[in-house]
Amino acid sequence: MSAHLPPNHPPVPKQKIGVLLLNLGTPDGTDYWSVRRYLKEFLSDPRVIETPKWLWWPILNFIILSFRPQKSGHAYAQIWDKEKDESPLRVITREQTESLAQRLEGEDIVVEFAMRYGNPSTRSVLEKMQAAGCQKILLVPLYPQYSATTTATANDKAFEALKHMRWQPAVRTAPAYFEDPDYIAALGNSIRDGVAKLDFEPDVVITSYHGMPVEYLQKGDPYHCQCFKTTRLVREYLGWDKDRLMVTFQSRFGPTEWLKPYTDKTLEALPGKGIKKVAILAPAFHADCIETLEEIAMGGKDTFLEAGGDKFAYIPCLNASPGSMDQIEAMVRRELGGWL
Ligand SMILES: C=CC1=C(C)c2cc3[nH]c(cc4nc(cc5[nH]c(cc1n2)c(C)c5CCC(=O)O)C(CCC(=O)O)=C4C)c(C)c3C=C
Ligand SMILES: [Fe+2]
Ligand SMILES: [Fe+2]
Repeated sequence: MSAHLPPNHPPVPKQKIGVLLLNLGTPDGTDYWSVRRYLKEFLSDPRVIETPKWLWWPILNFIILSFRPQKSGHAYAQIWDKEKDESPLRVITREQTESLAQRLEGEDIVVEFAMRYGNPSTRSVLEKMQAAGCQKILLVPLYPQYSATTTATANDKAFEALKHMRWQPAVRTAPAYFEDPDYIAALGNSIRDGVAKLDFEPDVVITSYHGMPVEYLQKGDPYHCQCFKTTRLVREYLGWDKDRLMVTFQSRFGPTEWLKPYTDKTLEALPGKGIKKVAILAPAFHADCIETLEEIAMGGKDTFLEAGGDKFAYIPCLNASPGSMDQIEAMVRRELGGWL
C-alpha cells in the first residue's frame, strides 16, 4: 500500500473488517483496590444506576465503596482462575474470541473483545482495531436479552470512543439474540445434556436471569419480556411441561423492588412445596462469572440445601462450548451480511 504514497503521507493499513465482542467487565484482581476501581466505574454508570447524581455520589463513595469491594473481593477470590490469575469472565470471553477468530480465519477479519468497565477497555481496543485497518466494525454485545443496563451502555461506550477518532470506521451493532433459534437450540441442548449427566432427575429446572429494578421495566426496558420469551422458546424446543422450567431473577442490589420471582427466595421456598431436587442455569449470561459461579452455584446451593432441598445442580453457561460458538459464528456471519 505505502509504496504508492507520496512522501510524508501517513501509512495506510490494508482494509479489514472488525468484529468486537463486548462484555460487562470484571476486576483485574481480587484485592480491595482492584475491585473498588471496577465497582466505581460500573456503579457510576447512569445507565445502571438511575438515581440522581447528587444523591448517588455520596452513597456510592462514602458507603458502598467503603464496604462492598472487600465483600466482593472475597467472592471473586472463591472463583478466581488461579492458573491464569484472571477472573473467569475474562478468561471465557477470551476463549470465545479466539475460537471465533479461528472459525473466521482467512476472511481478513480481525476479532477482538473489550469490556464496558475495566480492561481491556472498549476505547483502547477500538483504537487498536482502527489502527490495524478495520474500516468496518461489527459490535456484538454478548447479552442474549437486551437491556439498557448492559447492551445499550456497551454500545454507548463504543460510540463514545468513535468521537475521538479522526478516521472513524463504519459501525454496526448486532441485535439481542434472545429468540434466535440457534441460541434457543444451544440453550435447550445444554439443558438436556446437563440434566442427562446428573445422578438424579430434577423436579424442576430453574432459568435464573440477572435481575433489575422493576422501575426500569416500567420505564420501557424490554429485558423482562425477553427473558420470559427465551424460557418459553426453550421449553417448547425441549417439549417440556410449563411447570418443569421456571423463571426467576437473581443478583438483587440495593433496597428497591427488583424483578420477581427472586431466585434466592424461590430456592428457599421450593423444598417446603415438596420440590427437593433442582437444576439451575443462568441464560442471561453468555459466560460464567461471579454472579453464576459464586452467587448461584455456591450460594444458591447452600440456600436450597439449608431450606431442606436434597439435590442441587448448576448447569454452566454456554461459554465457548461448540454449540455456543456455532451460534455466535452464525450470528456474526449473518450480521456481517453485505460486508463479507
Ligand atoms: C445495580 C444494578 C445492576 C443492574 C441493573 C445489573 C444488570 C445486569 N447485569 C448483568 C450482568 C452482570 N452483572 C455482573 C455483576 C454485577 N452487577 C451489578 C449490578 C447490576 N447489574 C453489580 C453491583 C455487580 C458486581 C458484583 C459484585 O461485585 O458484587 C456481572 C459479573 C461480572 C464479573 O466480574 O464476574 C455480569 C456478567 C446483566 C446481564 C444485567 C441485565 C439486567
Ligand atoms: Fe449485573
Ligand atoms: Fe414483560
